[in-house]
Amino acid sequence: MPTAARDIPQGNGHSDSLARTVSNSFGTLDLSTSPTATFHSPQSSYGGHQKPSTKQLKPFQTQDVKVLLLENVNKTGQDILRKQGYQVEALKSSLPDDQLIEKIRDVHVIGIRSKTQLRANILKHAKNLIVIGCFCIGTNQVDLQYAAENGICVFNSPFSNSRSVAELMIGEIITLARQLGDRNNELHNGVWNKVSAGCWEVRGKTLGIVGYGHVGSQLSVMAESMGMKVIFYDVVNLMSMGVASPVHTLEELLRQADFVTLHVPEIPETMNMISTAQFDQMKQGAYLLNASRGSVVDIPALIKAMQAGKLAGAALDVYPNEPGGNGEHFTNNLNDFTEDLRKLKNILLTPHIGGSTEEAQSAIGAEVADSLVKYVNLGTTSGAVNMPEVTLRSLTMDEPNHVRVIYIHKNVPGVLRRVNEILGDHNVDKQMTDSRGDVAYLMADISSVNVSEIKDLYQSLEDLGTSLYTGSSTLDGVGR
Ligand SMILES: NC(=O)C1=CN([C@@H]2O[C@H](COP(=O)(O)OP(=O)(O)OC[C@H]3O[C@@H](n4cnc5c(N)ncnc54)[C@H](O)[C@@H]3O)[C@@H](O)[C@H]2O)C=CC1
Ligand SMILES: O=C(O)C(=O)COP(=O)(O)O
Repeated sequence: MPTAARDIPQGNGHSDSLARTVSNSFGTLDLSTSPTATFHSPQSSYGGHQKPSTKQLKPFQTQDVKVLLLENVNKTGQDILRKQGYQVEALKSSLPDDQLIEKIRDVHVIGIRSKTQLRANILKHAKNLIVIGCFCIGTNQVDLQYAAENGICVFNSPFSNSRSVAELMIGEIITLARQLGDRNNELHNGVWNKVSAGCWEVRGKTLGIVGYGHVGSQLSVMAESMGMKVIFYDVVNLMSMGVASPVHTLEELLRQADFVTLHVPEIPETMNMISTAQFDQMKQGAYLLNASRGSVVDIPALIKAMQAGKLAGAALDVYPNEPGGNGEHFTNNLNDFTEDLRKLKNILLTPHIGGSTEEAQSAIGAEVADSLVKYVNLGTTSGAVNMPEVTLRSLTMDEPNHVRVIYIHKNVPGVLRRVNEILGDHNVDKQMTDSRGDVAYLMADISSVNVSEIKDLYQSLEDLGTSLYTGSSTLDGVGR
């Protein structure tokens, strides 16, 4: 594929057809038209990283945009992307690193879920990548900083599966309290075992929620409606739902709760946040539920607490290492404690299905795919998790000779002045810039630009060179 600057189409005919292509291809998005888009990353160095060569995206025809979707991204999302005319390859599983590296070399857009790890060792091969869509809530699987420093925008879906996770937790709380998993297994094996010892109502019991965000707060409301007393612990001060009470420390929560449920993100502070010391602080016969990330619980310590009878039950939906796709085995090959875990009584082991409902997956598919389309076609970063959020009213067919410039750059003094000196040769109709840490994002719509001048514009922006971050992208559009 030719570089951005070289591939600028000449003449009105092409621009007309381009504008129509993009305009007509917006399906679920209410965009009257869109600029043609050219993302482009000038060479520069950042923090010693090997800089990817110039990104080569030329969606003057949206058919040029290559999209790789992994981990069975919902059809709703796939359809939105296909409707744009993008080339979409959708796979049901994640990929081993070597295959991922091969595939990621070419694509402009990648969509993943919680399994695929996009760290610097993978992203450094992604020479054309401009955007990552996490079709899930968590973004811990992506090196967000590295992505930003390389001009790669990252989107997720912040709450579309929260309700599904919270409902699963309600189901599991009752299932654990009544030992339903064991009774169900026994009867499937032909064993009648009618017991009441160690089986409880949940009414009047205390639920301790660790992490009172989207999932935790939904769960709070539902648990109270079942007559549970809810306490929660969060590192930020949050409004209580219903009559739930905040506690000041994790230890306070662990000492009071009959059921402890974890809904924190995977960050350094939450790694193994529940380990031997925390199990010791829990009530005798309490239950632990984890649907956050596998690294949050020290699972060998959990196994010991279960074997010692300290805990009456547990539910795990997430594990430090998870299989790449359906049909793969859940054995000690993945985590060396797996066999011991599988032998425990009253433990619910689910294959990371907290967010796996038709409703959640369809909503996530639509939300993330829409974000990707708006970014690829318009440069809009609203909702991005690693970039400043920048948007402008989109160009319309009524605005001829306009170009949208997207310039992601190192947030250092003087860059904007120099960029505006370059843009100032034209009429800057509207402009927005914002920064997030070391990365700044500029969007400008300039008019009275001849198609033939765009190449020089790119070159001038690229020539700012060393003052830019590794990733610097421009998007320009010509609507005639
Ligand atoms: N099992 C599954 O399928 C799913 C798992 N998840 C996981 O659940 C996590 C939570 O999801 P949401 O509620 O949507 O996230 P959220 O971001 O809305 O809430 C997380 C809460 O945890 C709090 N927190 C952070 N560090 C903490 C700490 N050290 N101690 C106590 N609280 C802390 C935050 O302040 C925030 O209020 C996600 O990050 C994701 O990893 C999310 C959806 C589906
Ligand atoms: O949304 C999340 O963070 C989840 O953990 C769900 O992940 P999944 O889409 O099922 O791989």
